[in-house]
Amino acid sequence: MATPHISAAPGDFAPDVLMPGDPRRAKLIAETFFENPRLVTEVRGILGYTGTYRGRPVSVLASGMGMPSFAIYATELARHYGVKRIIRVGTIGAIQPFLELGDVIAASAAHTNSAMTDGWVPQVRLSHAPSFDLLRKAVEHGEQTGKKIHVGPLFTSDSFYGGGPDAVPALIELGTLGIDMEAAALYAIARREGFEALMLGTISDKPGEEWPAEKREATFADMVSFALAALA
Ligand SMILES: O=P(O)(O)O[C@H]1O[C@H](CO)[C@@H](O)[C@H]1O
Ligand SMILES: O=c1cc[nH]c(=O)[nH]1
Repeated sequence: MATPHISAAPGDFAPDVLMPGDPRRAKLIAETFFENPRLVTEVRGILGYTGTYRGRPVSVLASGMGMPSFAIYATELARHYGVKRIIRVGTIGAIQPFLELGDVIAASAAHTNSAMTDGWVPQVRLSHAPSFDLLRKAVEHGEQTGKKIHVGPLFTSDSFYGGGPDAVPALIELGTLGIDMEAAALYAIARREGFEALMLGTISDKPGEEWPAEKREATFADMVSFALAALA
């Protein structure tokens, strides 16, 4: 049965789903990597496709931006469509100076200033961490192909434009690689709903340098190859 936010029929999604924020990146991923992609949902312009990759069923569904939007789609995929593994394929703002535009990151943890999971366990601040198996397979893909992947913590921010005390200097000091807006929700919802999760991202901007929207939409091949290898 369709959900309030997804019009796909039961069985329309594969157990493995890639999730970019941007609906047009979802379309490009399906058209570039999938065999026989078909559109399975487009409620609110949030595009979802299912096809195969090297014969295995796989889907892609956009999430929109921010933890609340991501959490809606990830929860509905798990509860209504039986999804077992989700890899977010996002863009990231680098905060460590050694990172370059286009570098691929796997988030070994996601710090956040969101209150989304406050109160899930009274008096406990939860750690938001990936599936070890998916992370290990992504790293192994880098070792086998020679493609670089940085592994470390991200900061999942509730805002794109700041608006409070600047946390970035202390986050840099603590070894945080970059900033996104959904990874902590992915990891938290995965633990609650019982699916495996990994956050992969491509660096789209760093202080003084940024990609335009078209480049952010289209530059994803390395990141998606890591994601598909982790799901193999
Ligand atoms: O490119 P996506 O996957 O949307 O990811 C990043 O880009 C958006 C902000 O521009 C946020 O969603 C952030 O997490
Ligand atoms: O959340 C994000 C994503 C990309 N770049 C940023 O600066 N922030």
